[in-house]
Amino acid sequence: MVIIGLTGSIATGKSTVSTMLRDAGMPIVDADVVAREVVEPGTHTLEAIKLAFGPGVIENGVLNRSQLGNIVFGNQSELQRLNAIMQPAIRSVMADKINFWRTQHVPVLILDIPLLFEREYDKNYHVDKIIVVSADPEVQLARLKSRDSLDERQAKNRMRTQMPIAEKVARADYVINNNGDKSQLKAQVDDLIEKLKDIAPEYDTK
Ligand SMILES: CC(C)(COP(=O)(O)OP(=O)(O)OC[C@H]1O[C@@H](n2cnc3c(N)ncnc32)[C@H](O)[C@@H]1O)[C@@H](O)C(=O)NCCC(=O)NCCS
Ligand SMILES: Nc1ncnc2c1ncn2[C@@H]1O[C@H](COP(=O)(O)OP(=O)(O)OP(=O)(O)O)[C@@H](O)[C@H]1O
Repeated sequence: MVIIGLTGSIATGKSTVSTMLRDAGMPIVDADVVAREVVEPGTHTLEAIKLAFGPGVIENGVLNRSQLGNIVFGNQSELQRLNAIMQPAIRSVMADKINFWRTQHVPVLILDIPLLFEREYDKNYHVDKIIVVSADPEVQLARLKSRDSLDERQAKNRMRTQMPIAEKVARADYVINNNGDKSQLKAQVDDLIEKLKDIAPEYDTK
């Protein structure tokens, strides 16, 4: 199984690319989805968050994500506190999902991980190649504000918590430039799929 890490910075377009790869028949393990699963009602991770940040971040047993986001993005020590609770849970579920796909003998698996470099998933998991979805910071800021209804300060605080996109691009095997429209993005993803067929020949026959 060829393992491809898909990353970028916040709102550069990873999920949009991973949806296109899924549509092309590739299984995806998405760390943002896992990060939601591990805080579902009744989980011990949610209980630990309640103990650390107070009952105000839970509403009717459900995590109030925007409230917790407002606490941690812009406050480094609170973010570290959240990371210390969540990262072990995310890692363990990610590993289970990767093992599941291994048992299915799929030729290629995409790991969509926003913090691939920051959390050193590239070193701790076997990742054969890395795709970075890049966008200029002003494009990224505009898309982030619009998608998550954030003001300038909230959006910039979120962007600051991640490694600059230029550093990620420097470490990529494949770079997708997402400054253009979605059809330009799709054309690049189609080209990339052709390249992936070279390193995962069995994928071609599926
Ligand atoms: C703080 C939370 C509740 C805010 O939820 P919200 O629905 O607003 O954002 P969402 O989870 O969709 O994340 C959006 C993006 O924010 C960025 N982001 C999320 N968590 C972090 C973090 N700890 N550090 C830096 N960037 C982060 C990522 O680019 C992610 O794609 C949530 O982001 C969270 O639980 N974060 C901790 C889990 C984590 O590390 N997730 C990243 C998986 S590698
Ligand atoms: N080429 C594009 N043109 C216009 N809008 C786009 C383009 N690519 C992505 N978007 C929009 O920008 C926003 C961010 O994209 P997306 O959610 O795919 O980013 P992401 O990198 O997965 O973000 P996150 O790190 O927060 O998970 C979304 O609203 C998406 O629909």
